[in-house]
Amino acid sequence: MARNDTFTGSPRKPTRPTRPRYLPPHLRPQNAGSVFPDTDTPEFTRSRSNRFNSPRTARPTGGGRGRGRGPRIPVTITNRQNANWVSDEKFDELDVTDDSSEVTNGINFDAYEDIPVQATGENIPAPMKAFEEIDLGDALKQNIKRCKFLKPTPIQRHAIPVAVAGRDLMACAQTGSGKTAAFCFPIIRGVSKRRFSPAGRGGRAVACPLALILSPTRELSCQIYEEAKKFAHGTGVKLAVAYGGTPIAQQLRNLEKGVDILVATPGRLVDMIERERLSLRMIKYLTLDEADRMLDMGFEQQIRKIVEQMDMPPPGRRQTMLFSATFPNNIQRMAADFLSNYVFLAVGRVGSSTGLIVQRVELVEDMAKRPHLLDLLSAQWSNGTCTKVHLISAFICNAVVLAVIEFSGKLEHALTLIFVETKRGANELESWLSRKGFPAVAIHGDKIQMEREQALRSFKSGATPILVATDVASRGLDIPHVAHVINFDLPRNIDDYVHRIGRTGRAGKCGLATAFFSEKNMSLAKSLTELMMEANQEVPSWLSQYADAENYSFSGGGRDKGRFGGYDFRKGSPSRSESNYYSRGSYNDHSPVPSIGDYHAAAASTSDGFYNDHCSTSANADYWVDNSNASLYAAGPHQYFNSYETVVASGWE
Ligand SMILES: Nc1ncnc2c1ncn2[C@@H]1O[C@H](COP(=O)(O)OP(=O)(O)OP(=O)(O)O)[C@@H](O)[C@H]1O
Repeated sequence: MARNDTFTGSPRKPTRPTRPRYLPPHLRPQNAGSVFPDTDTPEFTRSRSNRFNSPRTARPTGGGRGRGRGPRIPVTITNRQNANWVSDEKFDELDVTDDSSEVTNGINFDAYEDIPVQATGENIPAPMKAFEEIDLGDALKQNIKRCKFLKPTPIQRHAIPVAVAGRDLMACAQTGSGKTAAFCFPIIRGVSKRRFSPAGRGGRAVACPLALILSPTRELSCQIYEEAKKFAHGTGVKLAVAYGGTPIAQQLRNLEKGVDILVATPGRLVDMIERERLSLRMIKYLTLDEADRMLDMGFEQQIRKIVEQMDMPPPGRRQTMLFSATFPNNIQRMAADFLSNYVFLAVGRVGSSTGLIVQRVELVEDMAKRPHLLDLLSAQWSNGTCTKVHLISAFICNAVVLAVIEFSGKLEHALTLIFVETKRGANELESWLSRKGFPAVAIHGDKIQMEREQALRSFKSGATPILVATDVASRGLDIPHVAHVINFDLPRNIDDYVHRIGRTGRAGKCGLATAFFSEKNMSLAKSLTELMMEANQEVPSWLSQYADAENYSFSGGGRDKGRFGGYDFRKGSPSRSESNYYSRGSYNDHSPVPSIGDYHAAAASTSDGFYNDHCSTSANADYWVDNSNASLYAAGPHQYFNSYETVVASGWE
């Protein structure tokens, strides 16, 4: 069905006659010529020569926060008064989405079996095969069952025993692979065993949680809090969440009721500590989710302040766990300051994307991005990857659409997430899409928190099936049914790209990621090519050419060795190696191990979920080969220069 009929019901101009009809990449015949400009044209040659002259984005400095401090009487809040605390909410009232049931009912978690794992450190506890093997306590085990987590994902299999043994941990695992539960379960178990609480008194009080989980955005903190709450149900463990953009009073009142596990964004946390309403002196468990982000330029100062300059016990007297899908070496080095005798765990390749995501890159000039997007969305529509809810939205505009709902059985709740570079760009694209009949909503750091939450709710529910976002939505958010991530503007570094596309292809599902590559993105050509090759994705020849040109410009710098390696910067030999862990594997491909060099040749395909037969996913092409070669992939401290180009964090929280 044509876009015009679908969304607005109003007559529209036909597609410009000069442009060939758009065919999305996954529908094109294998050797079809590009409908986009030839990269050898003078325009492209000219723009390529200027590609290194573009100004870098200035790094914002960490912002201070206003606070109304008055005299406080420090009093320790305790949970003794809550010793027999029972959750007010019944489990069924908690936000247990049916997504988890889909995961276990419809998704083959066995597909995760062969994912390569690297563990380094001393005396590494053996991985578990089932949740039952570890003493997690009856209530938590019950909750795990209720959430239909029938078996642990690889990161959970390896990280939970390490964490339960009390060891510090630096863990890297691909997006959507279950890291949240991997740190939540041991914390809930540990806290429920330790709960004690010095007596609380009336009046102003200082809350002393036992565990602190820090994350970079408000939305992610809320999500972790909700997830942890489900699993803490009936354990007696009290949780609270603290994040900026909302009045602090209610959050302080919640702290006063007693808190064992606090999930927080750094800014609001510092505010609470400086108001003397919160103390970290009792912290036994510290987790940094999206740890590389938290230690990157935007947050590092604040994190150091929290972890090193307030009253938190030092490494060794607390257990520290760092989690992310990406972990550049320079950040690993920095992170080591926070850890004591830690285990390094890499499940899959550090910084790699999951093979569950089909990645496409389109060469699009900046001026052509909008019409191109419109074509893409229209094609998506006519290909049946729109949502039912989308259709219902469309129906509101146009009664004709109802017929489609009735005869189309394959339409599912597919959502599209579009990333742009700037907040203004997000607003503009949101209104433009809406004007064109595509219901869209935007989220970025300049929106007030209520708007951000509303936008996310509307997107999640499918009421507005397109979300236009800045990087504020790039990390951690677990939104079911995101079938397509479009990088309308590519990010400045490859790690951000990995996190962005990781909003789809989660928990064993397939996803599609389309990137609009323009001349501004030349510096990303090499790392993008490498990433796509590692994930056995089809790399367009023009992109390879740009990547080669980039290599040449950097005097043969070649690949950032180690950038994608599952590599512990301490370079110690793994003390545990499981033969198949160092072999090639992926969530979807159990085929034999290829040799180094032909890793991109083999591709397996699977079809599942949203994209029907187009969802061809491929092997991860891990080629660690063996431990002795690990150093091959070691990066020097400065090789990961891109991390310093990141558009950083002001407004991220
Ligand atoms: N063992 C399990 N069984 C079934 N579902 C699971 C299991 N572990 C996690 N999940 C589900 O998988 C989804 C992704 O998990 P999660 O958000 O923790 O991923 P992540 O690794 O933290 O991703 P990101 O890197 O994007 O932050 C969630 O919906 C979660 O409920």
